[in-house]
Amino acid sequence: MQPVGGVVPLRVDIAEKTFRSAQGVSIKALQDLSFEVRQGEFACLLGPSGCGKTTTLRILLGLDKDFSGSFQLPEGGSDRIAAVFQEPVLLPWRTVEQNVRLALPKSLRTKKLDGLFDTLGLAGMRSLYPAELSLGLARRAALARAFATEPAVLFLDEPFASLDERTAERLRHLLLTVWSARPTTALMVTHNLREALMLSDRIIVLAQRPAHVLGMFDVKLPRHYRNPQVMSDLLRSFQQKFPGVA
Ligand SMILES: Nc1ncnc2c1ncn2[C@@H]1O[C@H](COP(=O)(O)OP(=O)(O)OP(=O)(O)O)[C@@H](O)[C@H]1O
Repeated sequence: MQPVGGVVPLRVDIAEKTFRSAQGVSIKALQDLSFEVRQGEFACLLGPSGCGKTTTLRILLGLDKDFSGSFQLPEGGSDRIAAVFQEPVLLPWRTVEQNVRLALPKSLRTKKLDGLFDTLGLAGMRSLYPAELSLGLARRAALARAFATEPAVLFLDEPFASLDERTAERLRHLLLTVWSARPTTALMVTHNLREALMLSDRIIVLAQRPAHVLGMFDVKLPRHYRNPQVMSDLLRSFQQKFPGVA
């Protein structure tokens, strides 16, 4: 399947991001943070808690413009950008289907969503309201909403945090299934190394705050070969390359 997202990679060159409190205290969150995600590639930003991962995503999503440096989204990324957060942020007074359809641009308003809902195991849940969904189903609805928009770039901020491991694992597989059907340039924040090794083409390893890149770990092996034995080999090579990181 031809990757989407144009020929332009996601390119990040953030010189500095500092938070300043009303009391005048400064926290430097990012410094000289530079990396690229190639078109159609799934990359994870892996780093310790509080190092600046969410801050980076907020900048790339255009939610925080107070930083020095620059970034470039993949071709088409400025109008076709989707995000999945830790909390699914569904409108409680709209059904699952309405929540998904509301996110669609005009050109896709009448789009058939049967395939996507089926793949995500939501076929029978389209008319339910968010309050009727389990945590795992609500996350699936958030994935459906993101993929339905056919984004050129997708940002995910720990979308499986605070789920039990079984549900999280099921969702990782579902995410891979929908992503593989239409490989979209994706950047996912996680501090779960196993999750990063399972999902990524490339892991961008960040240092403690202020975040900067310690190094890259490319996982060239196709995802369907990443069985438990291969995963433990990958884990070992990662730990050799980045001792003490995770
Ligand atoms: N609005 C803010 N005002 C002041 N400091 C902030 C603000 N947002 C984040 N920070 C600080 O910036 C640093 C980076 O925060 P960020 O949320 O980006 O980390 P993170 O790597 O995503 O952490 P986690 O993995 O725990 O979610 C932290 O020290 C945080 O306390």
